[in-house]
Amino acid sequence: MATLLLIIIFMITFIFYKNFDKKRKNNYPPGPINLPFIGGLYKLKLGKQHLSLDELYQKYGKVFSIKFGSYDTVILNEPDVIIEAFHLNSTSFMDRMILPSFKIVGKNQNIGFTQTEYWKKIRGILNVSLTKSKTRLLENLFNQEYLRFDQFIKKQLKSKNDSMFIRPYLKRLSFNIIFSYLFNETIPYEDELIPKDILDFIHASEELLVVLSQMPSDYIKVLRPFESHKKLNEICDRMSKFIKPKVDKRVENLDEETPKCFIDYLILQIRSEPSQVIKIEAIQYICIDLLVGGTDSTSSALEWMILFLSNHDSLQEKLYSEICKNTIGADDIFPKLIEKNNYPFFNACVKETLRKSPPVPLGLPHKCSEDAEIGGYIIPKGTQIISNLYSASNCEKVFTDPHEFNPLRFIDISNINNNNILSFSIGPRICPGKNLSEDELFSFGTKLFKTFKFSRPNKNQLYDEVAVLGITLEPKPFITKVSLR
Ligand code: HEM
Repeated sequence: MATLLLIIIFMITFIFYKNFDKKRKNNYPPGPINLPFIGGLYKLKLGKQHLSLDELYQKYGKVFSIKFGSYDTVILNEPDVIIEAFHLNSTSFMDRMILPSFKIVGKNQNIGFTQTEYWKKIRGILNVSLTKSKTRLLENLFNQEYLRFDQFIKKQLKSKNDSMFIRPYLKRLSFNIIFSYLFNETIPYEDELIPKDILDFIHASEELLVVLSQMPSDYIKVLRPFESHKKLNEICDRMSKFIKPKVDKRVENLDEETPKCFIDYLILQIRSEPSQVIKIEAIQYICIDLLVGGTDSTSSALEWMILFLSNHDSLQEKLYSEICKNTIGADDIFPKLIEKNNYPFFNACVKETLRKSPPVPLGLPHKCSEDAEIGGYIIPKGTQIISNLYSASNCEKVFTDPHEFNPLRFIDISNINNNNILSFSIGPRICPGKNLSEDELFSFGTKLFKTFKFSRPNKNQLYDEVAVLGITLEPKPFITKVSLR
């Protein structure tokens, strides 16, 4: 028995090194030793995967390889190689790596977890619907939602509750934008007033991201026979139970002449699509894409901005002066989206926040659809590609003192690397919510910092700026002291 075991171990090791050597000779990118079954996953620390990959980047360079379980994976770590792959060679790199759990979530019908012709069609429909609905709805929607948020925070301040964990309220603000954008509905800020079915949907969407990020059988194929996906299926059912009736209602009551929300535009766009490849049924999966993709990412950026500007009080004052200078008059005059260019310092703060703490630090996995060459290395067809946006935007070759929060780096026009911010990725697969999210950050950020001052309860202690990878790249939970300007 022991001999048999030894022979098996020897054979596995032999096959593994044979493959390893063959690839190296073919100019495959370098990387750490991969073990049988788990590959190089032992190198990634849970909750700190971005930091583990950053360490490997420092050791192996801007293009390195590692196996995620059975999947050959290449990690791109600097802006130039990400641009080279996703933008300059986009036809070879636009496909998504579809893992087993992605199929359960997207049912081969959503945006994030589909590819080739279906994805091109659905992404086209999404882009048109976003543009058509956006111009009519956005600014009003932001103003109304901010007002509700503002009233809630002021109520907290009146009840002498000026030190708060602001994350849940920022999440609700961001959720409400997508929710009303999709369905013309919003939820209250008070926990006890939120209807149970919506609360359950929110919890399910948070659980979804956690479960997806911790699904070993996605990569380790030998575990698949033992994986029932019970939890994932249950989460998807809970989400669908909430979304589907809402979509059905909009389909039934649609007034084609006066579409009222994004879903109405989406229905019209799908109906007008001559090939009829996309079915109305796909709308519920698109909604889940947008609600899940659009809530925590944007709220995490706002939360980071509050944290950084509380650690850098003088920058917060500079920001406040810029907003006041541009909105002289009444207290309740707020910047409009078309005036964005009048706020160079504010825009620089947003860019710097997204640079230093990209909310989706490792993007979503792509797949190389044909043999290609990136950064001088050969990447074989079928390889999984991860864009390490965290390392790319904290890269010393591109940004001086990258770990310092310094918005001024984006004001200095002599800095030729100003545009290398890839937090939303790049190429055809670029985040479709980029414009919406940037508008949201401008609209809410300027209003928030005009109305409130954020500070640290303990003046002698700075907030920890090291990020943890939870649902998004989040700060460690912190209490902020809020006062009225
Ligand atoms: C600060 C906010 C946000 C950041 C940093 C962010 C970042 C990203 C990144 C890095 C990707 C992966 C792109 C790739 O595969 O190369 C992505 C994809 C995606 N994002 Fe966002 N996102 C944000 C907000 C939003 C919003 C507001 C929405 C919805 C309205 C959204 C919906 C999506 C969807 C549906 C995808 C999948 C796209 C596809 O596969 O074609 N995101 N996002």
